[in-house]
Amino acid sequence: MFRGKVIWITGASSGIGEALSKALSKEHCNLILSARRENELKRVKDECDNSGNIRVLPFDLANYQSMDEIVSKAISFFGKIDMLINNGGISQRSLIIETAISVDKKLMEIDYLGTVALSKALLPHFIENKSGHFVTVTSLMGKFSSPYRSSYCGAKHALHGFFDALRLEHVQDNIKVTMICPGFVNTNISRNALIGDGTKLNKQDNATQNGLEPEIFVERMLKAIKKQKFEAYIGKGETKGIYLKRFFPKLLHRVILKSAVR
Ligand SMILES: NC(=O)c1ccc[n+]([C@@H]2O[C@H](COP(=O)([O-])OP(=O)(O)OC[C@H]3O[C@@H](n4cnc5c(N)ncnc54)[C@H](O)[C@@H]3O)[C@@H](O)[C@H]2O)c1
Repeated sequence: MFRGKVIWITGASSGIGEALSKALSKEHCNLILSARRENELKRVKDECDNSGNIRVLPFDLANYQSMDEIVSKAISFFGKIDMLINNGGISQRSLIIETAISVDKKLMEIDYLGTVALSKALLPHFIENKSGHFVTVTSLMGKFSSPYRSSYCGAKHALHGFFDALRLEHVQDNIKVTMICPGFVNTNISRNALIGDGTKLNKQDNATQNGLEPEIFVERMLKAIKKQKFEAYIGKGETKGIYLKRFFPKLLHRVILKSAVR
């Protein structure tokens, strides 16, 4: 499925995006790697197989007003894009009462508006080609919520609203949408998470550290993409929350109250 395709990955400089880049580089496809730090993207590229078929395109998802220019650049590398993997993002760890509204805004700008603006800028290309696949990495926190993550849950839930609509509007254009909802994955996500005053948590939390290794997560993610699943929930026991939310929401509420850690 991936052979010969042009696949654009955001958040490729670390964690899930880095593991994904390395796994896909073995699949004989052409890759475009994006995140903010060019040096880190070049490092990932150099550590990939077939690095001749890889381009780096640094940009900041928070600059969501300038996505047309970024998309034109991306298309110019290989003449087309087949798949955009919207993986870049940040998290948050703080109670609502101690979280500045500027933190909610930042999460919405990076996780929601940046991803939506990039996808909207690429959409005409997919429509013209009568083909394209948007893969968006949200979170189990995009399907149900937990304390200390209100801004993150808001932004990730919103992505489901947007991409479910996109999937419905573009069936006739053969455009696919796959939403990937990770549980805990052992990456830098909690270190980079914002606390209430907008500074970084700078600490690895236990749940994240004990989560799936990015390479294992990515294996499962690629299977879900190949099957063109609408949604995939990938993690350990925490994925049970999806079914509790649907069938026993009050039980889920009690479970999360008991188990939520800061
Ligand atoms: N690790 C987990 O437990 C977990 C759980 C659920 C969802 N996720 C999601 O997985 C995705 C990848 O995160 P990760 O776990 O690999 O974390 P990570 O911090 O290791 O990687 C995040 C990536 O996003 C990029 N990024 C952050 N802000 C950006 C910006 N303003 N502009 C451009 N790029 C930016 C970073 O540079 C990095 O490449 C995120 O969307 C995250 O919300 C992770």
